[in-house]
Amino acid sequence: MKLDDLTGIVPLHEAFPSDTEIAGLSSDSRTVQPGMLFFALAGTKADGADYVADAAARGALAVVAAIGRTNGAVSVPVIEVEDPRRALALAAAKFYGAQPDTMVAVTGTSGKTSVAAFTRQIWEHAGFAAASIGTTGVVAPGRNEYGSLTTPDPVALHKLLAELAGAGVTHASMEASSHGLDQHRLDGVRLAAGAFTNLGRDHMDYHPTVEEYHAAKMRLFRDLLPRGMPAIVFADDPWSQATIDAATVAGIEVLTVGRKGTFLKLNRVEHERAKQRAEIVHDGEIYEIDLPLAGDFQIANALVSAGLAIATGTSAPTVMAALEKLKGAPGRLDLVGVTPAGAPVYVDYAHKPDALENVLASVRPFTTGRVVVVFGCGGDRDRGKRPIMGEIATRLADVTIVTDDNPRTEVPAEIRAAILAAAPGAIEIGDRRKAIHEAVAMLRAGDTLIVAGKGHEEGQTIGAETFPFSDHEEVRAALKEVAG
Ligand SMILES: CC(=O)N[C@H]1[C@@H](OP(=O)(O)OP(=O)(O)OC[C@H]2O[C@@H](n3ccc(=O)[nH]c3=O)[C@H](O)[C@@H]2O)O[C@H](CO)[C@@H](O)[C@@H]1O[C@H](C)C(=O)N[C@@H](C)C(=O)N[C@H](CCC(=O)O)C(=O)O
Ligand SMILES: Nc1ncnc2c1ncn2[C@@H]1O[C@H](COP(=O)(O)OP(=O)(O)OP(=O)(O)O)[C@@H](O)[C@H]1O
Ligand SMILES: N[C@H](CCC[C@H](N)C(=O)O)C(=O)O
Ligand SMILES: [Mg+2]
Repeated sequence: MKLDDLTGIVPLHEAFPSDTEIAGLSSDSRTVQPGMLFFALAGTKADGADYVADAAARGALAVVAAIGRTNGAVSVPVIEVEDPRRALALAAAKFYGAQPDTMVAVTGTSGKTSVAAFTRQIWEHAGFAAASIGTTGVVAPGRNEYGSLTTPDPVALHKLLAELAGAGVTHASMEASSHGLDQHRLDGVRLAAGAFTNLGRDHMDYHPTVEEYHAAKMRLFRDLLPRGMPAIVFADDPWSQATIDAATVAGIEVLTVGRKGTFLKLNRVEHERAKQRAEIVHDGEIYEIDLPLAGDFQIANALVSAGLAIATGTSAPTVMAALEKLKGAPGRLDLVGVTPAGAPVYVDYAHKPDALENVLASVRPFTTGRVVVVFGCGGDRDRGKRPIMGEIATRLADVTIVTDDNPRTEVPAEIRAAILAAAPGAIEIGDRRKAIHEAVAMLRAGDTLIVAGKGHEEGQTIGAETFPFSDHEEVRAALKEVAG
């Protein structure tokens, strides 16, 4: 790509002719190669401006930085822009070029991974080559890769989108995390629709207030989705109205789904253990759907996904038929097995208050005995949620076992103590393996066990090290033990 292909994003600099070739883009000096543009970004831990010399030493062509940021003394030309993060995202979109034709993004505190996965499955059912991108990685025809960030950084994201488009993928759904939105990671994505699931307490270590957290999510409608495009909004959340208002002000076409929804109206739900029957009205037609998933919240996720698919052109009858075939995203109320007495054991990714509340409430209707929960809270993350989750667990479960979940650099016992302070009667078993084994061993007929917090994760991070660990594997091993 030539420098003048970035007109309007990165201004031309007198040091360069407009046909100067750019070898690539990077915001991490450690990955700079000769001829690349280095974007100096101010971050939470470091400031890219401090790594300009490193980038220059590795052959950076020029540095793109915020106005006045680099303070001279730089051996390569500095191109100043208002907002380097946004410039990086738009430049990455230009540099890599192709994107799947129909792209949608979903935001919300909970349900993003599930909605991204369901939307992909609906499109697959309709016969499209479809992909999903998010917390559990990238899934596309012939491709299933574990990911690290929910919303990848712009360079990785646009490289991926170009690869997907090149491989013939026409439809892609992605998660828009609040970090991703706040850091302009998706600013260059050409979106055909957006969606909102719900808002609860999350990432309070990053966003100063819940209003600012909501505002970060609203960037999806305010700044990213072109005017007049559709936003699917789950209508039954306390933050639904504020979301509808924000999207309406931004000139977005708001389509609501849920009991209070008008685009897809949920009339009635009947629960069974592993499935639920829903009556949904769309455009005057009534559809009776057997959703093969447990949990009230999965109805919400299915409706949001169905809304996205219909709003981007898939016919309603095709979408409704696809709902009957949905598979849960890995580690989302995932039934791993049952004990010899018939007690089911689920692995679930609930690691925030609302998610824990939802998952515990949703197994209660089919639990005739006790609801048992094993969970912990991550270290180096929002400390405020610990007692809140302790309270929720002891209120909604009959047996609460507090254990470790990625203590990272914190003292694990202190994290557990913060949960236990609001969890009278809870049992403390720090070692997660032991906690899972003891929980499975105590199950009787009619009980349900939820192992919450890690879902699809495959490691336990203690200090700076991540040890292989899988809730699925531990549950399977424990079930084998009791089967004996
Ligand atoms: C807090 C946060 O979101 N951090 C993300 C952010 O980093 P940052 O900009 O704050 O980076 P920084 O470490 O302060 O460094 C500043 C700049 O100096 C550069 N640098 C640094 C060192 C060096 O030697 N040379 C150099 O150039 C860095 O590359 C960076 O550009 O931008 C980076 C590139 O996009 C991300 O990798 C990084 O994610 C970290 C690893 C992270 O843990 N993020 C989590 C919290 C996150 O984003 N989570 C969300 C939501 C999860 C969910 O709820 O689903 C997600 O989307 O995954
Ligand atoms: N619509 C929903 N409402 C409330 N809770 C939900 C909903 N969907 C999922 N959950 C709960 O949240 C957990 C995470 O779900 P999912 O991975 O789909 O959400 P997410 O928004 O991608 O979360 P994260 O930001 O952690 O990646 C699930 O395991 C379940 O406990
Ligand atoms: N994307 C989230 C995942 C948290 C999962 C939980 N297992 C934990 O470690 O707190 C984060 O990194 O904050
Ligand atoms: Mg996710």
